Amino acid sequence: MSETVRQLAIEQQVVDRVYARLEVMRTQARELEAEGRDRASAGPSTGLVERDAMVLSASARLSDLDGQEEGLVFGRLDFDDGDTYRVGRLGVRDENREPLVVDWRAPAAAPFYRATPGEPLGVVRRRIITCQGPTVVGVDDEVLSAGDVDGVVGEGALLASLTRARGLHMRDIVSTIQREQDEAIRAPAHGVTVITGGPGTGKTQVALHRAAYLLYTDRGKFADGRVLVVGPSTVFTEYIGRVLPGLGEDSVHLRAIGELFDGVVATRRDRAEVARAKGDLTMVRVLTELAWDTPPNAPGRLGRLDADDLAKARLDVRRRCEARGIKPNGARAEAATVLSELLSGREIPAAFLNAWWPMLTPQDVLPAQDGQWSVDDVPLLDELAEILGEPVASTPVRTGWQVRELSSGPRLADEFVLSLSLNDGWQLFAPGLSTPIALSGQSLDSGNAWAAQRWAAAIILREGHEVVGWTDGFDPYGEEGYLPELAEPLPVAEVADPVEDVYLHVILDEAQDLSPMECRMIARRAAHASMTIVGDLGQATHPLAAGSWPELVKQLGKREVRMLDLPTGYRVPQVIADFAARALAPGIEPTRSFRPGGTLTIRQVDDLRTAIAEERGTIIAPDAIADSLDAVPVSQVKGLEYDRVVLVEPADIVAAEPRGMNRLYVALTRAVAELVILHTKPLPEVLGAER
Ligand SMILES: Nc1ncnc2c1ncn2[C@@H]1O[C@H](COP(=O)(O)OP(=O)(O)OP(=O)(O)O)[C@@H](O)[C@H]1O
Repeated sequence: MSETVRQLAIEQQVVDRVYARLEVMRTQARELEAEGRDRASAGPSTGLVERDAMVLSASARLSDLDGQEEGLVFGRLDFDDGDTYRVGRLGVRDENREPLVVDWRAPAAAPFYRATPGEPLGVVRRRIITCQGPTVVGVDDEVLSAGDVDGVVGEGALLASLTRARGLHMRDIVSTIQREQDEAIRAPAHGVTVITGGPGTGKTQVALHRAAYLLYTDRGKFADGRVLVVGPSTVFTEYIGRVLPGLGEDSVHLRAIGELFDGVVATRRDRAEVARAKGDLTMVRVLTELAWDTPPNAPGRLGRLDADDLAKARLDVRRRCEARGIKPNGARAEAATVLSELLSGREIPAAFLNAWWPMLTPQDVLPAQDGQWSVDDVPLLDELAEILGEPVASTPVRTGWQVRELSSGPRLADEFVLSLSLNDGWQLFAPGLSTPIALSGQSLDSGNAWAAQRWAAAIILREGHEVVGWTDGFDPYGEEGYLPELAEPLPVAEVADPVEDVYLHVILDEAQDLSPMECRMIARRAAHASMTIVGDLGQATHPLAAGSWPELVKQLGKREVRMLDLPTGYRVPQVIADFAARALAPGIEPTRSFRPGGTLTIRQVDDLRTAIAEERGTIIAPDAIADSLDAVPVSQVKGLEYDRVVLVEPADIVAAEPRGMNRLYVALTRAVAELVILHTKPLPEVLGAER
């Protein structure tokens, strides 16, 4: 038996034990679930004890991971003191609570990523175990000490991982995380961590693994969607979306920037000059004006007040409200007061107020153009929500007599009360309402209280309460009435928790591209959050992108920063990276590439369409011609990668926007193996220049 086969068999034994243990945990979880249900139906729930809950959730996650072809166990560490343990996607213990597998996020697993021959941290051998489902298919060892270790096999696991076939989605790198990546993943949660690095240095991978790590280290704090990951586009979030479930994490919110405002999903970007205008902070002022402006279709006359008078009145309402911090959607009462003052105390009809001072949504103020909001509109909608304030429930339209009766303020019933009105017969009030929920009219004899109580009890029963007796009391207007005694006390109305987008950690990918308005939108969601900011200034394409990290961090409303840099590229082969670096903005260090091989071909052609027809791979073209060439628009490829890239007409990419050169740099750094450049026009000068 060869050494490799022997070692594979040893690891297979361990993996088999892990899967067997998993089955036991799953059975336990099913039993616990059933027990939990029994307890709940037997009476007041005592809740599951913490251990039970843990088994349940671990089992649920294990079921998720079952489908993972990469396997649960991927590493092994042998220490100089003879200790050995396995590292995996989740921690699993045997029946005696001894660890079978250590969770990759646990402190004990850190040496798996940190140990080097120079600083072995007590590790004599690191082994990477490759599984397909429950089957071990490969082992790969690295010896970290001078001492003799038995059974060393295999080649560089990182290289193997980099050259493995890729699908449409990003795959996690949990078994081959590199030391500096690990340091970024495990950086403390508090404060702001900025992780920089050139294209393909693993920034996105680090961001996603960091989300999983934070949840592991402080699930109590971050669980239930308290971690938000923001990516540049829906294409991108779809591309990376599978990594987190693969790591056992599903409670992280993953959103494209165009999806941050509830109810709108925007994918289209505006042209650079429009994006520049919409991304600028002066928009706050513009939107404030719009929010207070006369709404379209507002009536132009009220009694003797004409359009001019109404416009002045509107300004007056705004002035008074702004002085007291009242937002437009909370200003209707003030509007009624101002108009009433102008009309010598006259009551302002609700119908007029509804039309003249309607409750506005951001979408009312900023309607979609051509039926579609752009990504650049989203921060504006979000800003408008802030400016307009929550809509205040509009007062229902009341009849004349009710308005008179309520002019000293609506009187609300505290509880159910049955009273007699000369006009309406018996009337039944309900808690919290100013008008009766039922009127008997002449159907009940006004002198027959007993019949009235039976009538009222039937209605109250429909409302979900049983009447067991009646006592004397008063209705909301101080008239004498009868109060029902209910079988159980009335439930206290629960104030619904406002669902707020408040996060405790926000991770921003491709953060170099955020405009000041986008920063404000994120800052609102991150007011109480620590942050991880990930990006590369060399790939900044937004016309208003910040020029430095401290500047961006300031725009996000934060100050202290922990800076970490990832120096090594794992995507782009050196030959392509060197060529791409010609388009790199001055002052930014090119990335050193770890990936071997790669080819670069540049071809001047007569006709793009014919040339493309002869190519295979992913065609990336300037936005203006992408559709006609059936190509991916260059504005959509940020963060993505493809094996073979055919890049079309670089000169047009550069010319299309103010930061066209950065856009070109992004496009040049997408290829994992081959880059072909096709052009009919002369190449941009920097690309042609020999260096
Ligand atoms: N430690 C690693 N082991 C294996 N593969 C890795 C490792 N680090 C990065 N990679 C691979 O390198 C590629 C680039 O990673 P990623 O997309 O995270 O880089 P990035 O810095 O976000 O790039 P960009 O700036 O272009 O968005 C991916 O295919 C990723 O899986």
